[in-house]
Amino acid sequence: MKVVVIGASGQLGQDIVNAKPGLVKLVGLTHSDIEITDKDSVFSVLTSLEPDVIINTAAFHKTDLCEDEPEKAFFINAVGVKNLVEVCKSMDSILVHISTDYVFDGAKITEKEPYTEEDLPNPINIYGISKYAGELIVKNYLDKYYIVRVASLYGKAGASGKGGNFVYTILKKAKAGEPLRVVDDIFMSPTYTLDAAREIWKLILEERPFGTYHVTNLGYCSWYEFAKKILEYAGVDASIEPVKHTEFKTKAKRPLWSPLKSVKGIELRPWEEALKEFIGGVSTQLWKL
Ligand SMILES: NC(=O)C1=CN([C@@H]2O[C@H](COP(=O)(O)OP(=O)(O)OC[C@H]3O[C@@H](n4cnc5c(N)ncnc54)[C@H](OP(=O)(O)O)[C@@H]3O)[C@@H](O)[C@H]2O)C=CC1
Ligand SMILES: Cc1cn([C@H]2C[C@H](O)[C@@H](COP(=O)(O)OP(=O)(O)O[C@H]3O[C@@H](C)C(=O)[C@@H](O)[C@H]3O)O2)c(=O)[nH]c1=O
Repeated sequence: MKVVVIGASGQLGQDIVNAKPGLVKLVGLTHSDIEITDKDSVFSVLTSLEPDVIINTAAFHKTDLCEDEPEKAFFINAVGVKNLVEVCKSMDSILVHISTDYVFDGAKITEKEPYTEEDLPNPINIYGISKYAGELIVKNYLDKYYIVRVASLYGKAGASGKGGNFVYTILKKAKAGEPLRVVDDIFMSPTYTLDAAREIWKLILEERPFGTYHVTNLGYCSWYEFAKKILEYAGVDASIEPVKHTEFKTKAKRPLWSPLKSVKGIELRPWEEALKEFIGGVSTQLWKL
């Protein structure tokens, strides 16, 4: 089986490459190899490779910046995806497209139940809206696809498009002695990219039915609880002030509740276990942060 990973030098892309199963022939493409918003680039690069499966991790996902640059958000997160859909159709390839918990509006906070694949998206910021547009293009134009919703990712590489990840940001701030103020009224499912990557390979190799899947570590917490655990596992002694989202002003509105779970048999280990292993694995390089 030949698989192409788009965004191979990104945070999730690197772990998809690292978790590659033995029998798979993998070609990793970086942004300098392919521009997904350019149809000619998409067709010339991908038709020459003729992959059975294309995994798209590329996105414009600086949540606040997307509010100021909606054209760019839609160009990459929707038009770029349309180009990939067209090339997949032309080669009869499977598209694995990475999406986000931010397609939901957070209204399920009243039930305190995670969102499942059966819940209807209703995004409330430009990033989420553009990602949902990408999902709809995949779902409504293509038959052979997996839409994989992940959330609050952290991995060794850090997100190139976001300038790191929340884990590194918190540790950096703590080590620099900066005051830490973190929202305690926004809840999500923090997810380790290596765990998500392994599950993505399983979906493909086990030939699970095409469709949408939620792939996150088990459980959920507030960003404040997440930050507390990050410091605890890293052995960093710093205090954090819990604040309400109304006191931590951001350009983009965030869903106050976006924990995910799967009703399609996907179950990853609990987020605390994954975080502990991640921090243990990168602890030797933490001093460089
Ligand atoms: N990070 C997170 O917390 C979350 C991310 N997601 C989704 O997961 C996916 C992966 O995120 P993550 O790995 O963290 O992100 P990264 O920014 O680390 O990876 C994305 C990669 O895609 C490349 N890329 C960006 N734009 C283009 C383009 N137009 N054409 C080709 N390549 C491009 C980037 O290259 P370069 O940097 O050189 O431009 C980068 O290597 C995204 O789809 C995102 O929406 C979902 C939930 C949470
Ligand atoms: C850095 C920081 C953030 N926060 C808050 C702001 C926000 O509500 C939350 C996380 O902030 P970030 O800017 O790291 O992440 P944000 O852009 O909100 O995160 C999202 O990224 C996109 C790509 C996704 O798809 C989502 O799954 C999600 O992970 O924590 C604090 O309260 N204190 C802080 O010091």
